[in-house]
Amino acid sequence: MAKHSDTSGIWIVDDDRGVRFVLAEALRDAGLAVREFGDAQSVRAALRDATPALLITDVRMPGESGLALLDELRARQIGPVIVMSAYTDVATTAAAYRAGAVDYLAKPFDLDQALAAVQRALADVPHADVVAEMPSVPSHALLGESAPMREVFRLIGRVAASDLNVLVTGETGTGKELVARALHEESARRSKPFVALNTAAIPSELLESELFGHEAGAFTGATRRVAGRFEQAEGGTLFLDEIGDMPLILQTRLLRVLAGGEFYRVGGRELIRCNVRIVAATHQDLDARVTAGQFRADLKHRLDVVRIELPPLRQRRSDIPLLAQHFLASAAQELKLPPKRFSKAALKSIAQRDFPGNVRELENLCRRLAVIASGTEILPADLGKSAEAPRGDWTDALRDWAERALAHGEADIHTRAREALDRVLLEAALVASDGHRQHAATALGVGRNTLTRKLGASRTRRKS
Ligand SMILES: Nc1ncnc2c1ncn2[C@@H]1O[C@H](COP(=O)(O)OP(=O)(O)OP(=O)(O)O)[C@@H](O)[C@H]1O
Repeated sequence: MAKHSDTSGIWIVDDDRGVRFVLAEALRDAGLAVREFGDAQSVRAALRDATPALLITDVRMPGESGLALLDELRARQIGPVIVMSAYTDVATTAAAYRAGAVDYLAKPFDLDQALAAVQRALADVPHADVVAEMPSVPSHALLGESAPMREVFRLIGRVAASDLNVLVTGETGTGKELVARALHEESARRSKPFVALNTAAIPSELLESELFGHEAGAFTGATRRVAGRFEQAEGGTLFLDEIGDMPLILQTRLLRVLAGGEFYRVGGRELIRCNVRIVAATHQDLDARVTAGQFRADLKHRLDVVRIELPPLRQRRSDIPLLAQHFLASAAQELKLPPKRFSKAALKSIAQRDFPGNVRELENLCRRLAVIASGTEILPADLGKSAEAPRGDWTDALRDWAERALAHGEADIHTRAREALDRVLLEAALVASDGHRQHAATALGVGRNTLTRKLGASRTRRKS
């Protein structure tokens, strides 16, 4: 993004440091790149090797006036320019417009008014010329300042360099995958691949080949040799998400591979040695699953060498403003939308909210706000529109599920949701009518044939 040094953001010129500071902060909060100048001379000096995408200048300053600067910019076809001044007389205003200003802000102005003027002026300016680069926040950065997150950072720092397997636990959407990536990035394996696999999203009959690959002809449809995730991650890190959902038979296979450090592809005879660090994650209580006989204790011991527990967002509310501002700015950048910022009241209200879907839910809320909130400043009323739909009904759970499945790039989301809907309704109706199909069908408002068909379909799929 070096080209930004040529056309470099928004320049603010004012001899009043206070005005400069407040305006610059507001624009930076909105994700814009800003440079500040105390007089026209220093702008002239800067113009030697850069030009502003937008200039906002005061009129009366010690030395040269803002209007003289405006003349120069117009001569060089640099613009647009917004003029601001405490002098609102017709002569000054008219002179500014005559000199080519696109807007005039009478001081004192409120920040929303200034931001709206900036947005208007930027309508034709390429987005990339004004958006602040965010080098300090790579897309996978794990953000947080709260005490629990600092503890997580400390643990990551301590164990990243070792080759120990790590188990990351925490509710859905708390950032388990980001922790896995951070462990990889901070380790000597960072130049090798980081490969993620969501065990719960892959049908159990395909999971083995997904993990270990297969040879041509290993099963119907296997037309060529395919490398599994273990091979893809060679030398690097393999992130196994939702490990608690792994079928027992595959747990046994995985355990053998972890113990021996080698495996066969499905249908293969060649023994393949592997050097992969495993980071596993689960939102379930793995110990409880071991007690219930659903998870192998010996596999748990292998994976759970170091445990990193991610606290839910409600236990680190002080991170919410930071995260929300980050998500709002990156959504605007990614979706090529005009930058927005939160009002203080809106941020406060967000920080008090419960997010059952944790950071992912907060992120989705911010993305929705970036798209649907109408002004440049997000107010508490905007939150109501997009987020305060009464919680606790089943569509919330469905939305959480869909957002999660979409985030993981899962397949056949609609079909799976419909199947789940049918199954739940059918089971509930059959239970309510003591297994009487006709009564269940009537209660659901469907025909008996439909019920029988759906029942059949749901049974067949569950068997597979
Ligand atoms: N501390 C954080 N800083 C920045 N972004 C975060 C943070 N925690 C989570 N996120 C973002 O929230 C979303 C969910 O995070 P992630 O996928 O890592 O959660 P998870 O715990 O693995 O969820 P699941 O259990 O559903 O797989 C991602 O888009 C991620 O980038």
